[in-house]
Amino acid sequence: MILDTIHSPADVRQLSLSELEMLSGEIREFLIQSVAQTGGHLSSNLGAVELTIALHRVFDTLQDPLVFDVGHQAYVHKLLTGRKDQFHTLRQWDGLSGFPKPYESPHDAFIAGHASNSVSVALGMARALALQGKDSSALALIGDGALSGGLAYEGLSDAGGSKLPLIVILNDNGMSIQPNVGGMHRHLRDLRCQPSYYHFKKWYRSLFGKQPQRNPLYRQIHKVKTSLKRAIYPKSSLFEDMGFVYLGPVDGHDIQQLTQTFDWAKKLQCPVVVHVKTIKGKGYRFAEENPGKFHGVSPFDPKTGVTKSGDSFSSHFGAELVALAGENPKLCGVTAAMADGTGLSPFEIAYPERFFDVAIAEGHAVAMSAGLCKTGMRPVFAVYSTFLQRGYDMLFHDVALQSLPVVFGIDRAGLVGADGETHHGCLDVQYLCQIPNFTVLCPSNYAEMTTMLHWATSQEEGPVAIRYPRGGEGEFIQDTALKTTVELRSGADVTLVGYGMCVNHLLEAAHTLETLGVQAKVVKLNRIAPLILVIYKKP
Ligand SMILES: Cc1ncc(C[n+]2csc(CCOP(=O)(O)OP(=O)(O)O)c2C)c(N)n1
Ligand SMILES: CC(=O)[C@@H](O)[C@H](O)COP(=O)(O)O
Ligand SMILES: [Mg+2]
Repeated sequence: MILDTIHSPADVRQLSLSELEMLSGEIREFLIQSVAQTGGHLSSNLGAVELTIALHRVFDTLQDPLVFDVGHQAYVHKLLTGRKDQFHTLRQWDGLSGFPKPYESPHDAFIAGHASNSVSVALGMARALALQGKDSSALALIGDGALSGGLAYEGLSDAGGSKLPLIVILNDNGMSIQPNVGGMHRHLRDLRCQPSYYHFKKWYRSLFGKQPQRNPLYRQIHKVKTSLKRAIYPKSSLFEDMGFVYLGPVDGHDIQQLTQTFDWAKKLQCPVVVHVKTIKGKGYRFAEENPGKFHGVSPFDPKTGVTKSGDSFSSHFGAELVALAGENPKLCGVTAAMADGTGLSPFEIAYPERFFDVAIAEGHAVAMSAGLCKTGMRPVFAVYSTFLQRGYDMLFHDVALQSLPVVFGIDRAGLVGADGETHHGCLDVQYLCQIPNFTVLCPSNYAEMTTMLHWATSQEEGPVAIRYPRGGEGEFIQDTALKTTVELRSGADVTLVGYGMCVNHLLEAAHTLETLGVQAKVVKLNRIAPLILVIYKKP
């Protein structure tokens, strides 16, 4: 196998085009078999095989920092940078991370996990490299989904005027986790339709040798061509308007074309956007047919594509929201590109006119929900705890200061497991409980979550967040939700206090303590903000 001979990108650069095409096939087969065992982000990586190979042919990622956006598509990069033998440990404790980690390899320029920051980070790197007198390029690899986040536009706007050798590689597969949405998505679709212009541009540049921009005649003709283009075809790409040279669309599964375009982008020594078209899930039938299912997939049977799936807090939340929306015509469901993960997909089917997928734009989702609420609707924004961090100021400014009764389903609260530290929902307790007027509820099981959701969507007092973890409920399934705090067990020696799924551990601990002769009281908090609780009374 060629893949077995690849220990670093230098090995990739030794291969002929036909060998690289064979390598692409081997990488795909390896990823399918390996992710089938461990679970992981399959579709995006299958789509980025040729793209990653071509990047490593043209750039040296030890000198030219490659910043991944989200980073879920870095598996091929990991394979080409000497980490193949660790793939069986993917996403496990002490194993290979599912995201770029500089501690794993000097080829991983930066951490990633949350979307839309790559252009900003790469621009910072380009500025640092320029200040240090280095002539490397900084690279940002961003998907069309991640491009929907507002932070990406702040980065592009700053970078477009920088004149620095910053290359934004836009991996456009038309998909976020589900099909991409929004105005930028439509703009990209229009750009996608004009490959003939790209081919003309490539041809006419080739007439002036390897570095056409150094040729005064080329520069003169280029000015005339640009004015003509503007006159005949006034619609330019947003990227050109922002100050980038736009190259594309390029076939993202054609190594030769990708290599030539990256070479060209490198020589330009200015801000460039390379627009690459790829197919999410490419080369694995089940993933091409259902890229969303194989976006972040649990272990599966590679022959049939069948995964195991159980019920979860998310699926119960979604089902309950559908039921509530049947009774309450004001209720709206809001997601930031996570309809499947948060269990809101059935809501989209049942009430499409009251369902809003705003793309990867959590801050916008919070402010937009505030607008919905102020104007008489009852929005429920279901969002992963870690991603709501992006909307912190809007929680305070747009929702809490006016005590708007927006409801937040805080999914993936607590540790999430395989995705690791970028995705743990460890901060929402701190950041929600300090916002004035916020009520924060912590169900320990599905029944409590249902009761809390009913209450939250029917009250008018202010914002309510209901936080629940990834996965399903534990042994404690009693519904105590209507009380603020509940004594689950009495005991005079020690008091154990907790909330959410943690009460299962507290009850277990109390039981163990009893066998040691210690009587433990267990107090469960259903509401952690505002917190009015008397645990200790003076005799
Ligand atoms: C701030 C933030 N919100 C949501 C997510 C969840 N998420 C991870 S990947 C993804 C879709 C990204 O789409 P795209 O960038 O086009 O990459 P593709 O998967 O299509 O390769 C989403 C919504 C995230 N990582 N970060
Ligand atoms: C890369 C990313 O941010 C998402 O794909 C995330 O990994 C989904 O997590 P769940 O598997 O918990 O839905
Ligand atoms: Mg995409």
